[in-house]
Amino acid sequence: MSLPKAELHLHIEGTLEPELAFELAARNGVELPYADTDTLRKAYRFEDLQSFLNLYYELMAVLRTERDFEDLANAYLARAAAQGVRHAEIFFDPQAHLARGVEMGTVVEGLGRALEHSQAVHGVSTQLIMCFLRDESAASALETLEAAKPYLDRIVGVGLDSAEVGHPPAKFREVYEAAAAMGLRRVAHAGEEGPPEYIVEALDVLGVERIDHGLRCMESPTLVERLVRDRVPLTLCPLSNVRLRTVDVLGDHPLPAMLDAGLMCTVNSDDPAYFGGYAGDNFEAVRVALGLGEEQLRELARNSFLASFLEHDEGLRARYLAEVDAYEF
Ligand SMILES: Nc1ncnc2[nH]cnc12
Ligand SMILES: [Zn+2]
Repeated sequence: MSLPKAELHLHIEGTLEPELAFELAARNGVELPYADTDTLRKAYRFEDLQSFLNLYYELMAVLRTERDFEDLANAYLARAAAQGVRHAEIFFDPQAHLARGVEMGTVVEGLGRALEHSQAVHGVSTQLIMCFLRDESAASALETLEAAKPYLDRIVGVGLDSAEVGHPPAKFREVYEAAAAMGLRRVAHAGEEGPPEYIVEALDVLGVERIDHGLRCMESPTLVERLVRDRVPLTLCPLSNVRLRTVDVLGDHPLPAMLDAGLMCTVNSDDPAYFGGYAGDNFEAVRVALGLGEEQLRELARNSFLASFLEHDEGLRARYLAEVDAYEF
């Protein structure tokens, strides 16, 4: 669906399509344990978040040079633009690369090469959000923030991702305090597989401005009341939820109930190469499976721009919002 939208929950490493994975593997002399792209695609059947993360981290082995990260980002931006994405706030996972001997500079400079021309080439404005892996230590997150210091002019904020259960947000209090002191915006995955209490902790202890996923807030009426009152944006990823079995089928997704409750929902793709669709595909899927009407879809698109970190260019935000209002379905 080409409705203009901002994508606020997108892991750039999760945009690695099998074809590009094999191309980069050949270019870098990396052996992949899959015969071809069809065999690899067959591995895209997940039991839960962890079973996906295992493949997600394994395939990152093909990303080695600045050019690899540039090609990855350009491929995503072209696909996103074709699906109505006007603005993308892009997550990356530096620890997963540092652990393989790929330096912070390689990742940020490589992504930066694509991002700096994105508005001109793809018509998509962009920001970068650096995520900490919550199943790594708090000390490692602090080291990662330190390693990012030379690149802070390119990074708008920090996030928290990877295996959620057993890794509550409070573990990262110190690094989020340090990030805030550096002027970075704060978001965190919470309530994807983890309980509503993790959402509360992300707000109270980490001071996040948006919750990534946040699906399980629906188990706590008092939390829903708070999120509605404070207009806390939730970056939902419907196709991801089905593939990772957080919801059984898309028709059971709580998005309509969340909108009815007054929650500030947005729709995003998470790891589109793995979950069967980019941002526009997610909009189209919820339209069909959940029967969302034009005004609900427009509300989701408006929310995406209102929740985006576009404070440095309110004119651009206003232009995007006007495009949403003028869109004809
Ligand atoms: N959906 C997700 N949840 C947690 N960590 C992730 N890393 C990439 N995708 C993720
Ligand atoms: Zn995610």
